[in-house]
Parts: sequence; structure tokens; C-alpha cells
Amino acid sequence: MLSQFFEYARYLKPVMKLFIAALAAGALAAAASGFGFPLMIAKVFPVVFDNTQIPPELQDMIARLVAPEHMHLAVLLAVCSLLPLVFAVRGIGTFFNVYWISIVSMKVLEAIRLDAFSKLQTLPLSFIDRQKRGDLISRLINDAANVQGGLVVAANDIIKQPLTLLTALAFLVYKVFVDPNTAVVLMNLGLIALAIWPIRFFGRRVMKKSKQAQDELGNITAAAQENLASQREIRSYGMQEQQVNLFLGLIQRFFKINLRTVKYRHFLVPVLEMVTALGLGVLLVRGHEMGITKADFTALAAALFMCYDPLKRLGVTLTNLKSAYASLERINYLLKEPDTMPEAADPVPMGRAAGRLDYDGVSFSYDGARKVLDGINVHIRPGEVVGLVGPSGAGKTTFASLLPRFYDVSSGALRVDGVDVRDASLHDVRKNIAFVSQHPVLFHGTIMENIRLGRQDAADDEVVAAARAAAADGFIMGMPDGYQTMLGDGGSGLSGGQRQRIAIARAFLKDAPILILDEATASLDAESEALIQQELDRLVEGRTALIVAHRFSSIRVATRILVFESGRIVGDGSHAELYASCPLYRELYDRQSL
Ligand SMILES: Nc1ncnc2c1ncn2[C@@H]1O[C@H](COP(=O)(O)OP(=O)(O)OP(=O)(O)O)[C@@H](O)[C@H]1O
Repeated sequence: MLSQFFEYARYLKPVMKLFIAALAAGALAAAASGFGFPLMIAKVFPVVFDNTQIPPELQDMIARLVAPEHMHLAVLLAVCSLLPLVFAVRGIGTFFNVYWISIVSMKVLEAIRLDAFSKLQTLPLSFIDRQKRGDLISRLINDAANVQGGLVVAANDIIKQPLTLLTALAFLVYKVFVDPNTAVVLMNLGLIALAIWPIRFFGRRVMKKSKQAQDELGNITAAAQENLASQREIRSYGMQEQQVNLFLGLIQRFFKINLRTVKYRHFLVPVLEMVTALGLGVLLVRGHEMGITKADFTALAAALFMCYDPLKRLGVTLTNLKSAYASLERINYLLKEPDTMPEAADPVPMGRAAGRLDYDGVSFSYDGARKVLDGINVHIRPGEVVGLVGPSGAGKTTFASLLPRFYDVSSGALRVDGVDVRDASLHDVRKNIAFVSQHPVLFHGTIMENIRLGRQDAADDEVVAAARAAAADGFIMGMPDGYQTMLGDGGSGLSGGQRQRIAIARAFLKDAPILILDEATASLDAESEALIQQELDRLVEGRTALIVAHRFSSIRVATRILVFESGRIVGDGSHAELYASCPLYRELYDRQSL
């Protein structure tokens, strides 16, 4: 399991110095606990209780500083102050250990989250389509935080606790070396082996349950996300109660599984404490039989405790690590997903395209089984405006989606100006294509920023010019802050037609030679559609355009129409030609004209 974490060691590189400093602070705290503490007890108690003499050098030093009548008190104060001193060292070491490790782990979390988020930006859409969005969010937020938590305790304890154990063992060996009578205590260490079994047992269970709990948390986030995105449907279909019950079921499942994780995690400590107590009991009996002194017994008991305590903490750490590992696996699912749409190793440079499109024997399947497009051969000249029509599910949107490489063809090739889109860089291909969809997405930000998405380096007056071309300037200027008006998430506060105009303004600003209009007016009423149609007609001028249409009104401007049926093109020509020669086209057209 640790090897999995080592894979992530590269995240430590940028913060290595701080990480080492944190470990050094941890080592200091460990030495103070494991060796310093029992040593102090062994040295201080005899001076206090049995009047044992302190080393002559120390005695001389104190004698030089105080009058002879105060000597006894000074010695007592000197030796007793060693105890708080050891704890001060331990405290300072622990503070910096935890503080610095926290900084390190937050930086690591930041980097893991950023990597996972960046990976999401490049993963093929086919992968994203298969996921529950809320679950992806949960992986980015909850799982990354869980890994961070695991890393903090691990990095903190995995060095400090074994070091405490080792230094405490060193003290025991030293003690046995000085006084072979105390060898009895070493027997106790055999009991440590007893502690291994519960650590392994509970660790395995915690890992399994943590994975399930994180999966459930993903389901909860997914349900909340879906709910918020569908408030209109939920209210209009009266689904509130059903939604609340669904949510309740999910949180109850999470509760149950989480409770099991908590149970296993916290059962470990009492079990390990019982083993510790057993060890001390045995020491007491054997010590009594062997007649060791009270001071020796106390020092040995402290050293023994310092052996068991790190073991107990290590056990807890290990169960935390197992839980973090479960989350790591869920993040890995993203990070390790192979890029099935890789960038060309040596991309063919593509400047501003003229706009010639060649679909050569193109077939495509979303799931690798059912062909959604089947052997399409279509050649589109620069500047041609092509309408795509056909029954629902016939493959029109898919046909257009292959162009900006939202998906790659399963077989055949798709060329822009003679260059296979897979041989050019994604950036070059996409900068040549503007896309206006049925539900344009407006991001949180000002109207100015939203239009500028079309071309990030556009000046303000270029943005305004694009808005004018899209006939959006009028309503924008009528808003309280004009172009600086903030839009909520998803662009709430604007009508469907207004949102569509912002999207058209974006496309004007981008000024790409190829345009895809995917049912751009389908969600508008007839009046809004008629108004927007004028701007769309202007937008397609001089560009190669693919217009996916349900309404024939939106392809009035098309000079050529492709008729799709079950993934094939069954008609290709002008309206007049198709109406005369293509029965499906005629049927679709007549049905809409009724
Ligand atoms: N992301 C996807 N994952 C899996 N299958 C998909 C996906 N998108 C579309 N499909 C399927 O591919 C087929 C073609 O869909 P497509 O959206 O291209 O058709 P369309 O002609 O544009 O339909 P409509 O007019 O209803 O929008 C349909 O059977 C659809 O169920």
C-alpha cells in the first residue's frame, strides 16, 4: 500500500525542505519522548527520593553559583527543572512538526487537486459522459481532502512514532546494559507482537468501509448536483417529496457505512491499550519478584509505555492511511484514465482554415458497439452553408461533434482543409471553429467577460462591436451596469433569446471560418427565433457552416442540406432537389409545414 503513496512523493518535491525540517522537528520531539523522558525519571527520582548524589561536575557548577546553605535546594531545583525542560523540547518539536507538516500537506493537496482538475479538462468527453458529475466533484473535493488528512497523519506519525519507539528501546537496552537485573523488562517487549494483529485486522476493514463511504459521499454530491440543476422540472412535476426521500435514503446509507468506519477505527485504541496494560502488569509482577527499585521500575515502566504508545498511534495512523488510500484510489481513477484522444506527437500546423471539410468513410460509435454514424462520405466546400436534418437520434449532432474533436472518429477520417483533425493540435483545430448550441452556457462573471470568451485578447470596443452584430447591444445597455452587469451561474437573469444573443456575439467575436449551430434556436419561441435568425444569417456569411436543425426555418439560409437516417446520409442536395427526390425529407418537411 505504501508504494501507492510513494508514487505521490513527487508532490513533495517542491516542499522538500520544509518537509525535512518538519521531520527533524518530529525526530526531536520523538527523542525527547522516547529517551529523554525515561532518562529524566531514572536520574531525577533517585536524587529527590533517595538522596542520590548528582554527578560531581554538576555539583561543582552549582556550588560556584550558590551559597553552601542553599546547595540542597539548588540541586533539587536543578534536577527537577530537567523534567519541564524535556517536555518543552518535546512540545516545541511537536508544534513545528505538526505546523510544517500541515503546510506541506496543504500544498500537496493543492497540487493533487489541480492535477485532477487539469486532467478533467483534457479527458475525452466520452469519459465525462459516462460519469456522474457530482461524483467527479466529490472526488476532487472530498477525496482529495481525505488523502491530505491521511498524508498529514502519516508524515507526522510515520517518522515520529517509530523514532519514539526506537529511542525508548534504546533506553531499555541502555538500562539493561547498566543493570543486567532489569533484563526482565525485555521479555515484555514480546507482547508488542500481540499488538500487530488488531492493527492489521481493523486496518483492512477501515479501508474497505472508507472506500464505500467515499463512494456514497459521491452519490450524495451527485444527487444534490442533479437536484439543483433540475429545480424547474422537479417543481413542475411535483417531485419534491420523491427527491427528499431519495436524498434521505442516500444519507442514511452513508451514515450506516460511515458508522462502521468509525467503529473499526476507534475500537483499535482500547484493544491496544489493553495490550499495554497487560505489559505493565507483567512488569509489575516480575519486577516485584526480582526486587528492582521503585525508581528503576518507574523509569522502565515509562520506557515501556513509550514503546507501546507509539505502537498504538501507529496503529491509528495506519487505519487513517488505509482510509486515505481508499480515496487515493478514487482520485487515481481520474489521474490514471488513459487519454484516448491524445495530441498528435508532431502536429501539422494549421493557420486560419479556408473551411473545406471532408468526411471520408467516417463511422462512429459512443460505446464501441452500436454505430451511430456509419460510413459517411461528405465533402463540404469552403463557405458552404449546410443544414443537417433527420429524425431524432439519426446522428446529426454527432456528425457535427466530430469536427471540434469532442469525439474522435472510430474509423475513416475527418479532414479540415485536407488535414486530418487528429494530426493537427486540438488548439489549432478548435480555434477555427465557433460553436453555438441550443442551451448556451453563460459563466459567472460580467456580460463583457462572457462575450470575451470568444476571443480572450479582444479589446472592449471589439466586444461591443460583436454584441452589436448579434443585436445584443440594445438589451445590454438597458441593464443597470451595462456590459459590467454580473450574470449569475448559468446566466440566470437573462431570457432564452438574450442568452442566445450573447452566444452569437461570442461567435462573431471569435470570427472563426467554420461555424456549428446546433439547434441554436430550438428553445426559442417563434417570434424570438425569427428575430435571432437574422443575426444567425449574418453570422454564417462567408463561413463554412453546419446547422443542426429541427425547424426548417433555421436552415432557410442553407445552400445544401444533408438528410440523416439511422447514422447514414440518405439525402444530399438543395431543398428543391431533396423535396423532389428524398421521401424522408419530404415527409419531415411536410409534417412541419402542417
Ligand atoms: N454522449 C452520448 N453517449 C452515448 N450515446 C449517445 C451520446 N449522444 C448521443 N448518443 C446516441 O447517439 C445517437 C445519435 O445521437 P445524436 O444526438 O447525434 O442524434 P441527433 O440526430 O442529433 O438527434 P436529435 O435530433 O434528437 O438531437 C442516438 O441514438 C443517441 O442516443
